[in-house]
Amino acid sequence: MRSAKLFQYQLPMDTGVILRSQRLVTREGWVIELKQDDKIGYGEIAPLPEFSHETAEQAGEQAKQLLAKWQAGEAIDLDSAYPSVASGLSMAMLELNGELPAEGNYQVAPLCSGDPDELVIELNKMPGEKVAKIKVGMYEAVRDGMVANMFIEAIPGIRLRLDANRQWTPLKAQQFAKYVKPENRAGIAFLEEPCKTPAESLAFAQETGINIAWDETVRDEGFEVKAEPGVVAIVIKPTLVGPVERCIELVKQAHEAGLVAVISSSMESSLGLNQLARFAAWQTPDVIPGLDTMQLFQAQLETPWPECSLPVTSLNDLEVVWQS
Ligand SMILES: O=C(O)CCC(=O)c1ccccc1C(=O)O
Ligand SMILES: [Mg+2]
Repeated sequence: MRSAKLFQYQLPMDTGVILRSQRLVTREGWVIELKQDDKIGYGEIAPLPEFSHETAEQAGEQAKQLLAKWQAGEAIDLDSAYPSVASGLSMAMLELNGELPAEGNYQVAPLCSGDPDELVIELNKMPGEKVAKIKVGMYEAVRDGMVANMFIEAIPGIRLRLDANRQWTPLKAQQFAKYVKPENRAGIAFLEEPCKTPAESLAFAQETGINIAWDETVRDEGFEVKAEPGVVAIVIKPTLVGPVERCIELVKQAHEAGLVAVISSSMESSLGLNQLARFAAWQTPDVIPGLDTMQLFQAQLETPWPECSLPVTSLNDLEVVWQS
């Protein structure tokens, strides 16, 4: 016996969360609940504005159709579903089948979204491997270079992850590199997507000796995981990639190519974020995932995130928009 439910959620965001060109005031999405005999599985479907091509409304409509098929025991082609829907549905099936281990990796790479001095204090208190993520490319490249130097000099052993989100022209990227002292470059674990095109980013890595990682490029049509000079990692955002099986395949291919795979958030609620922490502990046990996005919310959903004091909305308080 199978049954399914679709919940709709809206969670308030912290003020000042900007996605590319728009402010994100409310995070909107769906949670699916699958039940079979005495087993249960959850999955979150939350297209990210400016990143996903589908809207929340389109994803919700498709989710209802696919849940009806699942309930009837019909075949579902996840590869032709929207990535956010394929992601949430496949995660729910994984959990239902007992294949998603319970233990999570909650040791995240702190995201510097405000005052760099506060992050320095936090990192100095952090036990074990010190990893932090800083967005660059939003202000002057020179300032970004100075911020990188400051972190590397203030925190012994730091491994910085920088993310330019394809913002720089080759010239701007060069200006950044020029300001990062040569002896500090090894403190940069990687710089995600420095330039507008992958070819420019590859040239940057080879010219500067600064390692890079693919994030947007992983979702480009025809992307293949391969070892290339200067490339050390790929970032996997399951909500944007699609079926969880595809994410597992990407992790496997990355490891075979000698690359690091980093599981990362697309600003899922605490429910989805917890599942990503579990997925990361399972698939990439030696790597700190990029999941420090709970701080961007004003509320949690159902499953609390460790040490997070934000109020928790329960699934029981949400509207069930569809059930079978
Ligand atoms: O990867 C991380 O550490 C945090 C997540 C993150 O940076 C992000 C979250 C949502 C959308 C885009 C991005 C990004 O990598 O630019
Ligand atoms: Mg990125």
